[in-house]
Amino acid sequence: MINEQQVREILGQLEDPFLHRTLQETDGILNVSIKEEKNHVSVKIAITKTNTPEQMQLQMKVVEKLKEAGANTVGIRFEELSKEQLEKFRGQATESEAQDILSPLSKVQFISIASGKGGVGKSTVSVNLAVALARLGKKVALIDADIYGFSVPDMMGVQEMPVVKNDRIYPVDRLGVKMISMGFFVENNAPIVWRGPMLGKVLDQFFRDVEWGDIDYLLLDLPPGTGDIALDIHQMLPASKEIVVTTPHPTAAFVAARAGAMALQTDHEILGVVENMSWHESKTGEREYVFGKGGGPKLAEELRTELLGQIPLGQPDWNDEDFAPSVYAENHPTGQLYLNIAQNVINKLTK
Ligand SMILES: Nc1ncnc2c1ncn2[C@@H]1O[C@H](COP(=O)(O)OP(=O)(O)OP(=O)(O)O)[C@@H](O)[C@H]1O
Repeated sequence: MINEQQVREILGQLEDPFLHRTLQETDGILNVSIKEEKNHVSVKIAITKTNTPEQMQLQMKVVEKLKEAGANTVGIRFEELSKEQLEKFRGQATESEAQDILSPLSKVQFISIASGKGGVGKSTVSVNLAVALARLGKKVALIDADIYGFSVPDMMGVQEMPVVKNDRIYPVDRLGVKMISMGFFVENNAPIVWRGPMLGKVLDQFFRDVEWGDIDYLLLDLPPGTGDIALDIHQMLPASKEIVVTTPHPTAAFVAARAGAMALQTDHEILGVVENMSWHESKTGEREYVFGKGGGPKLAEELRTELLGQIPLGQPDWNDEDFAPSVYAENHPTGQLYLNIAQNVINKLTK
């Protein structure tokens, strides 16, 4: 007959698969109860991330170890470690853990930018939000993961390729943003690998091989839509906050709601909605609602989140040599709107 003390000792030696610290160190054994007449042990365990393959592996190990020690049957419930507990370990992270942006101990905040369909301005919003966050003094990186069409380098006016040295990829620094496009590393758009487990490996490797340095925010321009590839990418991202971009037409917002639903389904918290192409301002200052009206607020309501901002139609008017075709200058009215959105995002993330 196994007793509670023995169960705690056995489980205490197993590791949280994400933190690589023992369950004893993480205080991850929340509850142990034993039904003596049936020799049944039930335990409640906290780990960094539930509903994952890693949880399954740990589950099998727990059952194996407890049965070896004499339990007849084992019941396990998992829950996630609290934010406070994670924060505590973040303070104790080793240098290599803190630099591994995929480690739960990394301080890097992932922000994914998604849309229900193509052409609504997701990449434009990603680029301008990244630049605005940098203008507000944040250390920002941007990954162009829109594998249907890599547009970020052109939008930012990037001419050069990233440097690869000693198997490390050094991002291009542009307008204060460290930028990498997956398109830099793809020949003929090779779409085959962009599926399922292969995609997971590519993304994982990609995240680890880039020399990010010290960053606060990592923005990801996701593929548009709610198809298989978008879903695959969602599932492979580490804990990420998500911004959904829509145009103001109610039908567009309806399609964007599906992207929001996918974010929630993959456990990504929605940070808010950006409505793009909201209106066209005439020379006399009147607003024309060329693409309809109301989509952004409606979507925000539906996703129970906030409308982070509305961006009107209009081109950035860069005319100097340092040309970034899709980036609004800081003193452009739309540049100011992006600063507001960026401030809004910072406030929400530091709450
Ligand atoms: N507010 C705006 N005013 C005028 N043009 C805009 C605005 N936002 C985006 N555009 C233009 O609309 C086109 C589509 O934008 P963008 O590439 O950002 O969309 P997307 O949603 O990322 O599309 P995809 O995912 O298909 O690449 C681009 O030519 C872009 O310059």
